[in-house]
Amino acid sequence: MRFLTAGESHGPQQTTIVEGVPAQMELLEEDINQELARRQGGYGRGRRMQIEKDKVKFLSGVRHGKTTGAPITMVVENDDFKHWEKIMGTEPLSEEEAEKVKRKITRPRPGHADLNGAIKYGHRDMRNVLERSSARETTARVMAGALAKKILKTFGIEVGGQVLTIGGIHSAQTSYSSIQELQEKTEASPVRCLDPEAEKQMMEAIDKAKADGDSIGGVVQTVVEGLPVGLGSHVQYDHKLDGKIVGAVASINAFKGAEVGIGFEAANRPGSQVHDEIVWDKEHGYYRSTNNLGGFEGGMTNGMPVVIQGVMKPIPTLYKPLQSVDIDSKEPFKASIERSDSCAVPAASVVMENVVAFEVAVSFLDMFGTDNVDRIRRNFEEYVQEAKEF
Ligand SMILES: Cc1cc2nc3c(=O)[nH]c(=O)nc-3n(C[C@H](O)[C@H](O)[C@H](O)COP(=O)(O)O)c2cc1C
Ligand SMILES: C=C(O[C@@H]1CC(C(=O)O)=C[C@@H](OP(=O)(O)O)[C@H]1O)C(=O)O
Repeated sequence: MRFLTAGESHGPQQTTIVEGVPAQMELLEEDINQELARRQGGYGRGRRMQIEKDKVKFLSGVRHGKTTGAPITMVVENDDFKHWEKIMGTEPLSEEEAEKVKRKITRPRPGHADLNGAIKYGHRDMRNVLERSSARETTARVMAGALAKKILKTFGIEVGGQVLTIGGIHSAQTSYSSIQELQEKTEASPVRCLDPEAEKQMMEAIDKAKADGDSIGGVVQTVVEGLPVGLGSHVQYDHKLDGKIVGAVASINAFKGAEVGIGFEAANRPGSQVHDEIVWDKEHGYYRSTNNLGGFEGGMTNGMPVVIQGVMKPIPTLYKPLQSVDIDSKEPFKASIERSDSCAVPAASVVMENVVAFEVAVSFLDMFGTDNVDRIRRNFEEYVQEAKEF
């Protein structure tokens, strides 16, 4: 299974094409819309989210509520496009018209893609970079992820997530009794955090950052439960699922890294306090008494929950201006600002769940087949039994 996204932030729509989705799977637009709505929420977002009401439209690959096996095309309209039709037009403009409508950008924001993209592609108007580097694209990635979540759910695999820190404030309550509890409690929290005291402080920190014209980042966690042993493979570097997940997470806008299980903390402990001991019983088969390694050994799942943390830097567009250089005049200036989010960590935690879900679903289908849901189920169930008795 693979996907491509296309679309500009203020263009007409976001488009995602996913190829390799098994046939005969029940799929409704509502399955995708639920994830899109989750991504739009979260405390700290700017005015753009009041304009957009992200709803998917299926354009191919789904018929009467079921997948056909053909590529699935999904689109979400950008409601903001109506304010940008001229600026984002595709027809050529005279120089005079261009001056009037283009809202040319010549002042790069430190921390955004503006300057690097402009130099690389030769754009004197950095809007040509901004439009595609914008995290509006995460709408398209969430469409693919929501489809992946649906595939995983069909086989009893659940994905959840929580915010661990925002602006240096740590959640002191990160454990939960079931993934359903994690899903329900984080859904009820404006910052997707399990700790009510930390939630309050995080919201205050977001308010303060906004009042100061600043922005803040944080750390988010994604968990996947119900996985079989052996997704991914040790036999080739690019089959290692933990590596693919870390790469995918680091590709989310503003994400600067990802860790698996206890991650960087493993450097501080002796091996005896890192590696998860192996046990077996008739009911569960093989499992581990701890899960420090976050469900991975040798690039393969070991049957324990997959646990990944991702770190998001503070948002680059600041109302408190940072020093930069105008690419036309070469004069220094202090950036003047358009609207922006002051913290998108809660929204980004939803994006990360979906990005992880996609990588896991690809490995799942690689292992059990991609054509037909019922055949995949037979392969999966037979293998789960085999692994238990192994
Ligand atoms: C959900 C989400 C919302 C974001 N909102 C903004 C925003 O409003 N303003 C901004 O400058 N950056 C925002 N970003 C971050 C930028 O898109 C990102 O920093 C930029 O594309 C440069 O890429 P890099 O930070 O990965 O190097 C957001 C990121 C995410 C995941
Ligand atoms: C549109 C979304 O996020 C956007 C991501 C973003 C950026 O620079 O990454 C900048 C802002 O866009 P605008 O300049 O239109 O206000 C955010 O609103 C979205 O998440 O759907």
